Amino acid sequence: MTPDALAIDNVSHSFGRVQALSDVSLRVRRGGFTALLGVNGAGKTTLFSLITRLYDNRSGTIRVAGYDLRARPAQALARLGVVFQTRAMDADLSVRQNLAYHASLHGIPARTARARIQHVLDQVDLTDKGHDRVGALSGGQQRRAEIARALIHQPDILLLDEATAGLDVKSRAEVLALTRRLIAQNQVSALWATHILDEIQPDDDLVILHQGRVLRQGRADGIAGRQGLTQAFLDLTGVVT
Ligand SMILES: Nc1ncnc2c1ncn2[C@@H]1O[C@H](COP(=O)(O)OP(=O)(O)OP(=O)(O)O)[C@@H](O)[C@H]1O
Repeated sequence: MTPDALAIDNVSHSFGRVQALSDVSLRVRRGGFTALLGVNGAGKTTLFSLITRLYDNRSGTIRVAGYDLRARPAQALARLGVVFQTRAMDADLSVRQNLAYHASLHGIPARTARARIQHVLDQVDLTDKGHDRVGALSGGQQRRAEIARALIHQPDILLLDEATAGLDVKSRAEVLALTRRLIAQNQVSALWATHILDEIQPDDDLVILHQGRVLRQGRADGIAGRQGLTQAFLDLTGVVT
């Protein structure tokens, strides 16, 4: 059986006395789009920091494409592409220079890298922007360049932490549509962390995280029921985004 793109079981994490995550378990199907919905402080960034090994995971298990993050960190991290909330590209360099740098970090030979760079630029609709300075791109184009960077080593799963933060409505829609298109084309799977209910579609897999706990997990329309997602979210958490 093909392993899930991401399988998290019974993961907890605390910062001193602050319990940021409590016994979190979730799945991202291979080729699936999973929305991780939670208000500020729900624990999304902490979870991403554990998956990317910025923080050491001391309880439970995290598997990326079947590789246990603790037992086989190099293999697990090689299957992971990450789009952080903060910018990961050098604004003074061109998009291509940034991508070449990240390709070399992943040990991709220069010749292979050149073909890959063209491919990922095409994937994110930045075919003609490769020689532009990152700092000269619009906010939405910069986000798409970040996605290209995350795709350069051909990961199984993308983690996107509030990837539309700070973008205008049009750019937000473009970044989300691009991510969904990559999934539809079977290029990758995605865990999409957000606090924006409008970004979730009825047939998405949805995980509702609140105060460090998974409150619900399943298809969004199943969780929404007849009352709709906003009301369901309010009933579950006691807050509205
Ligand atoms: N480095 C830290 N030290 C202490 N507490 C922290 C630290 N990082 C996060 N926390 C706390 O852990 C909890 C989860 O925070 P986290 O940043 O993971 O939530 P989030 O859902 O990503 O929110 P946001 O969208 O604001 O980033 C919060 O109570 C937060 O205050």
